[in-house]
Amino acid sequence: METVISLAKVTAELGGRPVLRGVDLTVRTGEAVALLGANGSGKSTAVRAAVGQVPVTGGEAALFGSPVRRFRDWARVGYVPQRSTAAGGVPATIREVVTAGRLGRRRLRPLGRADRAAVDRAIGLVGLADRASDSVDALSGGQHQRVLIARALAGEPDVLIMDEPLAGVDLDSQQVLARTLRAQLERGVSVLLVLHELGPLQPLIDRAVVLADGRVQRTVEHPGRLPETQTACHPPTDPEPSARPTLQTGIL
Ligand SMILES: Nc1ncnc2c1ncn2[C@@H]1O[C@H](COP(=O)(O)OP(=O)(O)OP(=O)(O)O)[C@@H](O)[C@H]1O
Repeated sequence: METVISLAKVTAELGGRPVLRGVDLTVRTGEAVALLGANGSGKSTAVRAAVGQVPVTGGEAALFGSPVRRFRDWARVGYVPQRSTAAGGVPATIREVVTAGRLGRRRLRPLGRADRAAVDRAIGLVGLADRASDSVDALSGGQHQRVLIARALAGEPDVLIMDEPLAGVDLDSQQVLARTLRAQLERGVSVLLVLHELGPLQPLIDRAVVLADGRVQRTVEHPGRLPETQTACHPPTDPEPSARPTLQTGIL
């Protein structure tokens, strides 16, 4: 199985402070990996290092076997950053924003029928087909999030990297995302998600990696197959495990 995303002993600093302190993370073809951890533990920085948006001060970040600093095949990567909006101050419809996600695949050709079909498919997958001609300015926060997910899907990438895709998204939309990701995984797409809780995505996750203070605190293989007590995020010696949050339900 090809290694799609690899962080090997990655360190990174922001504002002069160490934020990643030797993070190891591997996502292989067709795997879904969740990055969990408390606020400020370094999850977003880790995924931003994986896509070359944060410089790595030690160790190595690689995509599809190439060091990120030399990686050029960005059409293979669909990235949904945290808490961004699809509206850049310029009025645009949902279809226009999602079409932008197709540009990397298109190269210098004009948009063809296959491109338009991929855009419509992506909009349909996130349940916004009836709103495709609406301005993104008129959308709620959760609907914005869905547009950004559709934009990433439209490029038919080989890996989807999503930073908190469930944030501000209602339960129905979370289920839509779970179904969408399942279909992508079945096609062999790899998925890396930053999450606060696994929620409806739990059955899809092959590996949950918990960060604490810029380090990997623990890794749980197939968290969906474990009873909740075994995925609890507390040391085994903790006298009151039931009072602590778990991977399944807790805010980590
Ligand atoms: N631009 C920045 N300049 C300085 N420090 C930063 C910057 N961005 C993030 N940090 C710090 O880096 C640490 C890790 O931040 P990061 O956003 O990676 O955490 P996170 O685990 O994704 O948190 P959350 O769950 O709140 O999104 C935090 O202490 C944060 O304050």
